[in-house]
Amino acid sequence: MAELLVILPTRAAVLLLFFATVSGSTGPGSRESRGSSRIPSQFSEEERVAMKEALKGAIRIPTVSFSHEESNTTALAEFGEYIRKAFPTVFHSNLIQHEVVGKYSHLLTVRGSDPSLQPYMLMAHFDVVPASEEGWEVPPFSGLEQNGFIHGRGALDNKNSVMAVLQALELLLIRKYSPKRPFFIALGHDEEVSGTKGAQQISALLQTRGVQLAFLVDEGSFILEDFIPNLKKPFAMISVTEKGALDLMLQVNMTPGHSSAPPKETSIGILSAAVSRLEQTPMPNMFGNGPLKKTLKLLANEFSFPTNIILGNLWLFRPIVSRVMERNPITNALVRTTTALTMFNAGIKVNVIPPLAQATVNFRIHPSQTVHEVVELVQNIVADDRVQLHVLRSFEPLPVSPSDDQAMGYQLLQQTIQSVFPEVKIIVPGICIGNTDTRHYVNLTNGLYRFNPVFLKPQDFSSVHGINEKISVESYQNQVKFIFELIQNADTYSKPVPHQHEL
Ligand SMILES: CCCCCCCC/C=C\CCCCCCCC(=O)N[C@@H](CCCCN)C(=O)O
Ligand SMILES: [Zn+2]
Ligand SMILES: [Zn+2]
Repeated sequence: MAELLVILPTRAAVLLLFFATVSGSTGPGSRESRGSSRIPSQFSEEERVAMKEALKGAIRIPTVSFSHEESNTTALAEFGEYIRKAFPTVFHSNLIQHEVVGKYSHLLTVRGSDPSLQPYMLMAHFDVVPASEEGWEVPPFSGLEQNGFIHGRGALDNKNSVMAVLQALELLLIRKYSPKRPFFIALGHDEEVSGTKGAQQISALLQTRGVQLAFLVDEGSFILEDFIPNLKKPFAMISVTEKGALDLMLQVNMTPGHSSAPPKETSIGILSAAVSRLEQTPMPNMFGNGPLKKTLKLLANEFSFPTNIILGNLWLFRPIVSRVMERNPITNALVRTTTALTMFNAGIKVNVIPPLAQATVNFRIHPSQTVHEVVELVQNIVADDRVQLHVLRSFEPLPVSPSDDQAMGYQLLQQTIQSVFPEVKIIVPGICIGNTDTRHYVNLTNGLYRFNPVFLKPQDFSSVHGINEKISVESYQNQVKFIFELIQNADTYSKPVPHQHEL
């Protein structure tokens, strides 16, 4: 009886439900919440062609970030001109204020008719990592369409998002859409080299204006397919946190001399042994901490026996699961701070004992660790005073954003995934193993979500920063549709009625 009482709604809850239903705002998932003025996400053939052509044009502009000091600034400026021409309605709308920040990044402020609604932000970046033509099926900056795919650097990371956001807004404005909820669009020009000139400046500007965001959505995760053996169904992973990072330079100095009478150890030998120890001694497995437990719990039901039982009972099977996850580089990255030896420089001439050897190691820090803890672990593993450690760059893992049924950003993404991709039945919170510009916005919101509404297979993941990056025309059009729906869903969101747990 007591149990029955718990699930019976209180009078107050019944009243709440009633008013919510008659006023047409029962929560994000309901039909009623959509209101009568909703604009259907249907696009003409002409519009579909225009969409893909606009993306191809964007890919053709080589907006490469080479390093913190060097980027193709001519291309970055050209990109600014390009989006103004490609989306004339957006850039001429009196609902929208457009500002160029940090010389090349773009901030669009979209006015809402109900200023009592807290704004949100859609983010993306249009700089790309370098790409030489070697190994590519088509030149990386050609934007060529072949077999239904648009090829080129930035097709997935992340010109697709820049163009999809602007394209969706353009199409909405053409249909006389006027948002209720204000929002921002932030398009960064230096994400690939840290975002300090773009995203960080935009964030500072918004902070001086006293802006607080309900949530933001950036790149960083996808609808994943074939990432987990025996899980054939695709699942959408909305990343609610992001690993930290540490670039550590290890250096050994020795007195140079003639190679005909070498010392017992050279700077190269000492440094090689140190970095080898680092590679051979993985950072501790942190499985069991952070949002991964929830991810696996939600995924558990999708597996057949015995995997469902194992994943559903991590209190018992944690050691097995954590060991299995270590075996694959991607799942390994989810359970620990990773150690990647990425640069090694030493030696000046074949017959000279090298005075200096330097190596750079890129650590991606698990959300349950700190930069300081990782530096201490490195010192203990290297355990050689001749090896100096220099922190080149570092930042802590990002806070975990809410993914419960009161988390507006998460709920809106979930609702929009369900309506645009009805075949995707599984939606889970996750950890972003790469870094995004979201870290520059932690002072503006606790709702930081990373999600690209695009299907991704392991081979597509390898193309990001690799070769033959591409997106299917259909995927891109669905991405536009997704943003088109998301913007409208944000207008009609109201908090779901909380579950009643006690009378
Ligand atoms: C049990 C679940 C299995 C989940 C598998 C996860 C698969 C991972 C899929 C997608 C992750 C994509 C991450 C893409 C975001 C990366 C963006 C990026 O490249 N950022 C750069 C920023 C560099 C900033 C300068 N330091 C980076 O991280 O290097
Ligand atoms: Zn990116
Ligand atoms: Zn990238």
